[in-house]
Amino acid sequence: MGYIFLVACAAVALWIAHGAYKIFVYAYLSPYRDLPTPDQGAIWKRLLIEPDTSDFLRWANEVPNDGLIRYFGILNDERLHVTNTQGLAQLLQKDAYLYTKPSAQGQLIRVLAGDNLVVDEGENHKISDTRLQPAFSPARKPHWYQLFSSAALDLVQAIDHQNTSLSSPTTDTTPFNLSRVLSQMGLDTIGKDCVGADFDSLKSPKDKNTLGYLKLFNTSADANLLEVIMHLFPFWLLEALPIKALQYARNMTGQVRETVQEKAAENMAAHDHGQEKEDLDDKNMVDCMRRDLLSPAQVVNNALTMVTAGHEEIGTALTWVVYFLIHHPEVQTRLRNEITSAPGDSSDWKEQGFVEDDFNKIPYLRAVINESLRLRPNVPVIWRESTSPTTLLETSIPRPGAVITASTWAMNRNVDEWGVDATGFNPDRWLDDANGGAKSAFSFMTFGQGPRKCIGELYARTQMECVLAGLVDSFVLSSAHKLEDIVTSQGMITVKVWQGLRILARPVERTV
Ligand code: HEM
Repeated sequence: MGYIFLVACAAVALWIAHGAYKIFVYAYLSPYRDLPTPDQGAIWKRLLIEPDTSDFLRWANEVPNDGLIRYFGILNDERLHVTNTQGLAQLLQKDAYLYTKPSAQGQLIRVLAGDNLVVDEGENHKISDTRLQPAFSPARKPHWYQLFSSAALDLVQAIDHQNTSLSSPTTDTTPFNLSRVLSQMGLDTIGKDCVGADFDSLKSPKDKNTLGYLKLFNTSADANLLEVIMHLFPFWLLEALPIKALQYARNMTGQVRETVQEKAAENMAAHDHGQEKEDLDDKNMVDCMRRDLLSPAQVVNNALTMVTAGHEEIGTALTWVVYFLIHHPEVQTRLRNEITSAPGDSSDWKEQGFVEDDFNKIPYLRAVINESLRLRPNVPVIWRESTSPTTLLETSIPRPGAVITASTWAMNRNVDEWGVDATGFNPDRWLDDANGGAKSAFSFMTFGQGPRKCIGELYARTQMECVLAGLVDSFVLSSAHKLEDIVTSQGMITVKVWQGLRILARPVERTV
């Protein structure tokens, strides 16, 4: 007993000594001590608070630097932060495979989807990427326009239904949580496109399986805490502890995983029996993956990853576009006018569906989407960890394990890249210039860059076009909150409207 007590005391003493060294001494001995370092205030702040997007933006503007600064994250963890496009090009493109995603980043993703493209590294990543790319090929666009037009119609009908069933006698609309409805629509759509499964969550929103799954992605204090905990502790320890939120995440994902697994198995069995679908329009993502070169587990894990990203990212990104439209009613009116007066048949979309050419005639729609994606990148920070000694922007990184961050939020608002109105919402900047007037491809960071750039960008943009056109063509959107009460929630992984965006959708009156 006495011996165990002594060992425990020694372990605690060592832990305290290590903590004290890390807090009071290490900063002065670190190989990065000569890099510009922002003033982060009192020591307790560095221990308890993870810097967020507003800190990165302030530092980029206020701390003189040559593209790299050093700062301290929660528990005084030392990090390097890239602030210019040259640094981003080196980190994410030229030397992309010298870095991995920090293991903490991958933990939550593994809980939700197992090993998959997001957490594959090095050669494994290159191989998986090539095998999954066909599922996101531009050749699938005609099929996507059909699928997303019908998603837009389902959404409009769900909102109409909500308005007529819930509205009070004095008003013709009822406030509803748009973020929730958009995630339901996103889940139904990606379910169909990925594995041919209809989750039907828009029409049956009370189904326990999908409801619980969708709730996993809501903003809440618990979810934010879980993100921080997962960042701090090794996964094996978290697995061993009865952490409720983690068990809930695993259970709820398990139910959606079963559907994905079952449908993927049906697809694979049909393929094994020579029933390969001839027509590209009939193929779903799983049919398009190079299944002959992927194990069944890889197919299922990646399909589940696409289902997760496909509903969560799109729901969040579309929520932000509507957020800007309710803050800028003049932009909303102009967008509606441009949609209704566009030459061609886009006004028939409810019968015919949208085709790509409809959107070539509404450049303002793409401009609004781009501007919203610029100012509210879903993923506010990109995280990497060095794997071997290297050099970044002439700074030597002598050891593996250096954590490096890049803020998509700050780069997308960088005055040197975007001009003096960098923080303002100005869709017009995209009308004359496909790059929005920015100087470099690395100025727009919403989908990342380099070989790990978002594989779903085209899918996301195509769906956003159809759904936004359908929504704005059908409803005048306004906020159910006071505008100043809408809160931006910044987790370590995503930026969302806290508790979802509650809006009013008044049907557009048309004079015949
Ligand atoms: C507006 C919507 C979206 C945004 C803003 C977004 C953003 C991002 C970003 C910033 C990354 C790079 C992260 C990094 O470098 O660490 C990424 C990667 C990824 N995204 Fe998206 N995404 C969106 C939609 C989607 C969709 C719809 C899918 C799938 C259906 C998807 C699947 C993925 C996957 C699998 C990766 C990992 C790629 C790799 O590591 O090679 N995303 N996304």
